[in-house]
Amino acid sequence: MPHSTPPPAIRARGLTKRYGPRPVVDDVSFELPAGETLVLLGPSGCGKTTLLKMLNRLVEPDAGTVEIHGQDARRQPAEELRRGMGYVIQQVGLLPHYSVADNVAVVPRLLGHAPAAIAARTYELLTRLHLPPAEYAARLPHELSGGQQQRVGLARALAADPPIVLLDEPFGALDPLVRAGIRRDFRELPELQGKTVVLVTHDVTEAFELADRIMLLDAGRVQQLGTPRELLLRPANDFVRRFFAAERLSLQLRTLTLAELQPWLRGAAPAGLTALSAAATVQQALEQLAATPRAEEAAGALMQAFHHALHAEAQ
Ligand SMILES: Nc1ncnc2c1ncn2[C@@H]1O[C@H](COP(=O)(O)OP(=O)(O)OP(=O)(O)O)[C@@H](O)[C@H]1O
Repeated sequence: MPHSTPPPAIRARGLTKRYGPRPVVDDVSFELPAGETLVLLGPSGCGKTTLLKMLNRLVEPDAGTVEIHGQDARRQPAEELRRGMGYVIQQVGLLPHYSVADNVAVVPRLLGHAPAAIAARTYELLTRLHLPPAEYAARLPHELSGGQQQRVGLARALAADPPIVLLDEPFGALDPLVRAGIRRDFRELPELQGKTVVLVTHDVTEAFELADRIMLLDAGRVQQLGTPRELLLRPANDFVRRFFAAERLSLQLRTLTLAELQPWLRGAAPAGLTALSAAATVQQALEQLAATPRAEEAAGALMQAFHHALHAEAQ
């Protein structure tokens, strides 16, 4: 039986916004299938936040359209549209006189969810985000650290189980260690599985860890839209190449998998490598190899295969 493919979760066409003579977002189009994570990446002031806010109509475009699950975003009242999209703003934006639990419950209450269901969901989310409710539910935002406030912001965005989640620098203003920890929790959060996510960051490592696809912007224009691997291995222009130059090797190590090195590892499989999962990245393999006997020899063979793979990819 023929059946039509569902529309993408988000479709943006020709989005443009001006605050002065020059557009800060300039003719941006993309389609994001349901369940994918798109990261908006680029230098400060390149228009990431403005683009994100046009998706939930916190900013109205000067030109272009947004469709959410096939529906023109302008046809719905903005408030209604926003309730269907979780949103974490850059400055967290918790209500200062509401407890942690009440902050998390804001949207489900607006939507008229049953109090018992709201309480259960709040409890579950806080627990998962390492904020044990017995200790944290009754606290006020100023009684939390910056990282804890960001976790509450994330719980609030997910509380009503929206199919789309928009996140603006959700791990910003944290030191790198805390940031990496929150990011790990975030990636593994069951509440996020299957959701369509648009995330703004200027952190290249973060983008590579979280994105299915990355949109790299400069001065409001899309420089390249593709998988992390495409941006890294097939940069569309000099801007893209330069943007990743400083971190190229570490990004390549994180991006290539052992499975992809197989043609070059054959016949010379270093000791210990066979025990590693084929899905592991070269970076993960190197970390695990460090603890094995003959680690140096194994790492050498692995790096050789890695360079061959990169060379072949670039051909
Ligand atoms: N309401 C506004 N009025 C005037 N100019 C604005 C407004 N909002 C944003 N801009 C300007 O538009 C440009 C893009 O801003 P935007 O916040 O979208 O960039 P960004 O890439 O998210 O930056 P950052 O990474 O620093 O948060 C900047 O030059 C900014 O100064």
